[in-house]
Amino acid sequence: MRVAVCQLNSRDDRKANLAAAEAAVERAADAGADLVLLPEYVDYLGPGASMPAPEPADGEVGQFFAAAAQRRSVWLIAGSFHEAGPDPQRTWNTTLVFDRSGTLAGSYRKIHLYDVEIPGRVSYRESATVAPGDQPVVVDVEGLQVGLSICYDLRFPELYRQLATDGGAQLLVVPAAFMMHTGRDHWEVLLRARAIENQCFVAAAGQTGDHEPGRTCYGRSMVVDPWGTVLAQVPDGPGVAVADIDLARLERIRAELPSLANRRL
Ligand SMILES: NC(=O)CCC(=O)C(=O)O
Repeated sequence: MRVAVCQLNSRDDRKANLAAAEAAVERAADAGADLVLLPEYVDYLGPGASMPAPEPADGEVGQFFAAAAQRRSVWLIAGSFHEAGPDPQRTWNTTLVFDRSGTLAGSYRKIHLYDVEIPGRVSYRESATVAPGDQPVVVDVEGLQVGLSICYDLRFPELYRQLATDGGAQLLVVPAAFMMHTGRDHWEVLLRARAIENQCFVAAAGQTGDHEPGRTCYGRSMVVDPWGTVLAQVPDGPGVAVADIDLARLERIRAELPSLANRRL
C-alpha cells in the first residue's frame, strides 16, 4: 500500500482550496498512491467571520472528495472540515474517509481541541467554535488498519496507544495545521515518538505557510516507519510525498523489539 501526504496552503477561498486539494490528489494518484491524506481544515483556513456555513458529511465538501476518490480510484482521507452538529454555536472538526468507489468508509471527530495561549506567539481557543468528538476510530483500508486523529491530538499519546492496542492500528494518520511556533520544535519529535512507542507507521499531512492573519503553519508533512525513520517528507511550501507501507517490516520490528507485548500497565 502506497500512502501519499499532501501539504497545502488553504486560505479563505473554499473554491480555490478545493481545487488545490483536487490537484494534490491527482498528483498523488499519478505517483501511484493507494491512500491519500489531506491536511486539517482543507476546505477553509481563514477568519471565522467569513467561514462558509458548516455542512453535514454528505454536503458539498463531502461530495467533492467522494468524487475525487472515485475519479482516481484511491482511498482518500479528506483532511478535516467543519461538520455541522446539533449545537448551532459549534461545529465538529471532522475527517472523512472515502474508499476507491467514493463511498464513505469512516469518519472521526477531533477529540482534543486546541485551546492554547502562548503570549505574543499563539492565541487560539478552538473549543469556542468546535465541539469535541469522543470516539477513537480505526478504519480497515483493504486489510491495513488505519487509526484516525487530527493535529493537536498528536500531543495525547493515550489516544494513539488505544488506537494501536484496542484498535489494532498499523498506520496512524494525522491531518494537521500545526503552528509554526510549536511545529519547529515539536512536530517531528512527536510524530516519530508516536511511531516508535506504538510500533506503527505514521502519516501526517500539514498545512503550510500563512493563512489568516496571525496563523502560520509549519508544514513538513511526512511518513514515518515503526522504527521512527522518516521515509518521506515534503519540504517548505505545498507538495506531495509518497512512501510504501511495508507490513512485513512492522511485524519484524514488533517481533524483535516487542515493547507493545511487554507492557505491564
Ligand atoms: N490545529 C491544531 O490543532 C494546532 C496544534 C498545534 O499547533 C500544536 O502545537 O499542538
